[in-house]
Amino acid sequence: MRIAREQVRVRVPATSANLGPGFDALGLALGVWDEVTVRAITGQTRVSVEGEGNGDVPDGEDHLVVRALRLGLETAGAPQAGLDLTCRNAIPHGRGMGSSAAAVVAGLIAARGLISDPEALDESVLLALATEFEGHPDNAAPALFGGATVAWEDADGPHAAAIPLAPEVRPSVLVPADSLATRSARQVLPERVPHRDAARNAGRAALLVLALSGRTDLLLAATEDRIHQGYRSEVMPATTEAVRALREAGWPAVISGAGPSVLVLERLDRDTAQTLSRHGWRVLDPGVATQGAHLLA
Ligand SMILES: Nc1ncnc2c1ncn2[C@@H]1O[C@H](COP(=O)(O)OP(=O)(O)O)[C@@H](O)[C@H]1O
Ligand SMILES: N[C@@H](CCOP(=O)(O)O)C(=O)O
Repeated sequence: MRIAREQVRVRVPATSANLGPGFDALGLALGVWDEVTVRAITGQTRVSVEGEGNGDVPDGEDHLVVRALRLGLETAGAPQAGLDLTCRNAIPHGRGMGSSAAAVVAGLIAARGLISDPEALDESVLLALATEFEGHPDNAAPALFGGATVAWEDADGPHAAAIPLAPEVRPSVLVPADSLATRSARQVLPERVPHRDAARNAGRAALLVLALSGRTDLLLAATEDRIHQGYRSEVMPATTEAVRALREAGWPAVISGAGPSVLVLERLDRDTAQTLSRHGWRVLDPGVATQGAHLLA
């Protein structure tokens, strides 16, 4: 295996994971994109960042895109090289919109684009590597494949399948000013949950697949969760209150990923959006990214 191209450009979408009851399984790609240009060079690795993360993320070998890219090259049996990265980031960090999965997937797709035999990093290898980085497959799957996905793991590794998405499913995302690391929002989760809550979630997750693919009248009932959102309320009280108030008003609102953003699986009306903006939320109408991460010409 050799490095066959000197430069590649990658685009990768934001993702919202869980969608309420589908903890670590369901995910949706959103039309907010990071773009990374990678050049293989002879000197030391350097990274420049425009937009989200500028000044906050490492600018050398520790950068997440670089680490993922190196794992991709290593897995493919390709030689390592110095790397010159230019990142144009639109996905907010630490908000539950899958920025870390996007960075990992960007690095892996860049590695695939650079090498002489891209099939060494086929879809299942990419999903396995991205899941290894993230610890769960629910952001990695829609970041790689676009649209809505259900992901699961077995002895062969992670797998993903597309959920056909009804056109009425038009997400709104409320992004708060403050961030919260996914690691912190996972630390508050219990080791065990009551059987009745697990059973209720299983039913709701199954219902949600139906709702997303056409029975949109069921979205509110189908987005109820008992196994992660309640436990997370202590670390994101404003998010919890926004989800509660929106659901009471009939909107299918959930915590986006590990929070603290809120995902609503319907387009908010203008009055509701304006009220939320006045309360400090950045209200996005990103649309669904039907295409996953890809190389640009
Ligand atoms: N584009 C990126 N480039 C480099 N590092 C990134 C990038 N996106 C995310 N990260 C790293 O991942 C962290 C956020 O990941 P995480 O806590 O999982 O939140 P989320 O994925 O929900 O945004 C950032 O603080 C940063 O360290
Ligand atoms: N299933 C994970 C999803 C984390 O998504 P992120 O976008 O917040 O990284 C969880 O709920 O912890």
